[in-house]
Amino acid sequence: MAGEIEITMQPSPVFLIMGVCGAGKSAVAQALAGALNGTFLDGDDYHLAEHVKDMSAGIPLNDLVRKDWLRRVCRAIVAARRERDAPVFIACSALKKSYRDFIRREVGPLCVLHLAGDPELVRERMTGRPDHFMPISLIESQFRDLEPPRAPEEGVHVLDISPPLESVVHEALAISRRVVANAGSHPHAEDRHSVGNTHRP
Ligand SMILES: Nc1ncnc2c1ncn2[C@@H]1O[C@H](COP(=O)(O)OP(=O)(O)OP(=O)(O)O)[C@@H](O)[C@H]1O
Ligand SMILES: O=C(O)[C@H](O)[C@@H](O)[C@H](O)[C@H](O)CO
Repeated sequence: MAGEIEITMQPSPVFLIMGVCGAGKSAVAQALAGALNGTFLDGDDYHLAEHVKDMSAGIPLNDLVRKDWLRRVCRAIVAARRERDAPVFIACSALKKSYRDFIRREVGPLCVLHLAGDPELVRERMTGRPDHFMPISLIESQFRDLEPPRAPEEGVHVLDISPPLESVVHEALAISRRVVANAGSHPHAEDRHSVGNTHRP
């Protein structure tokens, strides 16, 4: 019936914690999800075994492989939001702008937290976690591929990773809390033929 209003709540926000290997994406995303009762997803869980094998052998992923991987990552984000109405924190390198735009097309707007540091620091951090599949030899190609997000790209925040993890998380938390509060306070009212709350990815 014309004139009825459907209140469509904003879907819960998606935080893309991005950056090169060893920048601290998993550690930060996990801490944020824990503090904000969100869902933590690790992009590394969606690589095919053969590509993990390639990376372990020092072979960087190409655009085609990454596109396929990002498709799986996006499916996981959509599924997580369906399962639980809570912010999603995805740790995912998303090095190029086209990769981030692909994710936006699939899941909607993102709050991007770029964990930024220099290759020397990243090397140091990676040396401190020897059991990970990603070899130090791939740092160079990660920086080569990195297109740091900057205006006019939307929803971008850059965090310096040189302070201790607690400080980086503290700063990321302040940003995330604002985004979560903002998302919760802006329901859309749309002209629809039914009344109800819809939570849609
Ligand atoms: N700010 C920090 N200060 C000190 N150590 C940190 C900091 N951030 C992360 N680390 C440590 O650095 C290492 C790399 O972090 P983490 O595995 O979270 O990075 P990542 O970006 O998820 O890496 P990858 O994408 O390669 O899986 C870990 O041992 C982590 O505990
Ligand atoms: O985009 C890429 O090149 C890869 O996905 C890597 O960045 C890994 O996922 C990861 O960061 C492992 O260290």
